[in-house]
Amino acid sequence: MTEIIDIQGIEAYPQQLSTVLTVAGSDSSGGAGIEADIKSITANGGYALTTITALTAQNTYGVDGIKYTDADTLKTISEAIFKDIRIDAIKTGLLTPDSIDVLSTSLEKFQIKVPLVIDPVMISSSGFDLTSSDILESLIQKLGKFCTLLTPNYIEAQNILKIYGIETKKVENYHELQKLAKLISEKTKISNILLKGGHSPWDSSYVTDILYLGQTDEFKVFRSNYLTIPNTHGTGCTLASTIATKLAQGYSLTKSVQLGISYVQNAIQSSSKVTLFHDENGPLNHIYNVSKRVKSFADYLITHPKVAKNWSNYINHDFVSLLAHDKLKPEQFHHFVKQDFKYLENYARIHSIALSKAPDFNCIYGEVEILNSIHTEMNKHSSKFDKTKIVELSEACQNYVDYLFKVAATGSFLEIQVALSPCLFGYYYAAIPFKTSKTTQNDHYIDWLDTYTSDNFKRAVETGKELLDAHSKELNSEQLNKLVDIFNNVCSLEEKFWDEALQQ
Ligand SMILES: Nc1ncnc2c1ncn2[C@@H]1O[C@H](COP(=O)(O)OP(=O)(O)OP(=O)(O)O)[C@@H](O)[C@H]1O
Ligand SMILES: Cc1ncc(CO)c(N)n1
Repeated sequence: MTEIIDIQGIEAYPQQLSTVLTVAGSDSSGGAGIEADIKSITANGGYALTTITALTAQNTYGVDGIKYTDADTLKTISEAIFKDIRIDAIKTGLLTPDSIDVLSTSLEKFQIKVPLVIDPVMISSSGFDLTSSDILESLIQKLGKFCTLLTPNYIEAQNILKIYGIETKKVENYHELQKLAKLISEKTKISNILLKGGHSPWDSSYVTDILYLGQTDEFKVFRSNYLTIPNTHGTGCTLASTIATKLAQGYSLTKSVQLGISYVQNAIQSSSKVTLFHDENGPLNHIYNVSKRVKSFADYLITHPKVAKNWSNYINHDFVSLLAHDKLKPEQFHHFVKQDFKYLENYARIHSIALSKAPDFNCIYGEVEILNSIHTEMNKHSSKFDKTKIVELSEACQNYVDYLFKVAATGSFLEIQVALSPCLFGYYYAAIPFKTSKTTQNDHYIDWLDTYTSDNFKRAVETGKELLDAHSKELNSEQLNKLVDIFNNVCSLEEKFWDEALQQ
């Protein structure tokens, strides 16, 4: 028997990929080195190429063995890459004398003038020496002139300065770190230095990363919360690769560093245990942002563990199945429609507040379209009850509207959109199961179901999802949590709105 299976629904569009070459060692445990680099470059939307300088037998306890790639193999790899593939940025990690020679020769020979991020890897997070001071010296000498950014941690910074006969005393605050960063820049002649504070000894609540920009003699101090999660194996590799990817994509150095730090923080925050026996030095979750991209942000919210229960109670509410099967009492529907009419009036007001905070004209125009469709929906409702009688807001309606106004008063454009979205998405999801299975003969009920299962409404839901996607890029975990809470609260208010109708 032969079965032909059609593959349908190609949803991907061609994208411009920026290429990033990583010259680094492999970490068999997948958390650091080449493995971390490929994951970080990929998760940040780049195309990763590799030159593997060494194979390490490594896990979260440490490095058990190491085998270096020989010079001939490195040369062949380098030629194969540079004579064929466009390289937009380069990142280096664990380097050997041979790999330093081959890379510097290739950069000269192929006239490569792209951003180069050098992570001067010396020891792994678990303390194993991966590189000697001699190699560090040769790296600075031979690759320094190509280097866009050098990213030492505090210990590597001390070792770099030792090369120049400078002993550093223990730093007590970030001003002293700034001095160190500038000194490294002066001594190495590498203009830009990112002195990483993952291991800053003086502060347990903050991580301070210092970017020194030699050309303008400027400092950018990035401060983030110190995360007590022990999964930080490979943070340095992850950060340098992400910065290289962002540079390849055309971001400024400062912005690339900011995005890199934010990516590392989120990857730590979203990590989980993969080891068998202990909790220390585990890997990051490099793909936390990949799943977000595949799913829409709306689906992220809907399926979030905090939200799932309220969302399910809302969209599976009895109100809709009773309506679809003609078991909803007229007074229940009547109460609902009157209150929903009042709700929509306020819903329009909240959209107008969103409009006033819209970040660009597209959003302003989008809001105008939404306001128009709310008007159409209100007209439909008004044919179903006597509009001449004054309607007071019921308790459920008032609570819901109060909450929306509260979010709108101080919230960002995105926060307001998130607060407004359960109403849009939920009615579609709630009504769609009854599109074809409804048994009601009641014209009002049929009209109600038709409205929320129509192609028009489906398109509005899709547009709403796209709008959330467009405005939810690069959120930190605090912002994300806030949005999840808002979405969750509104799902619960929606549920109560229908509860109240059924109590009539
Ligand atoms: N516990 C943490 N909390 C918050 N951010 C962290 C933490 N650990 C590391 N980071 C972030 O990761 C970046 C790089 O980490 P770190 O300074 O440890 O680099 P590294 O020592 O080169 O890394 P590696 O552990 O891979 O050798 C830091 O600058 C910081 O932004
Ligand atoms: C292969 C390799 N490169 C870099 C690091 C630094 O974390 C590591 N642990 N392993």
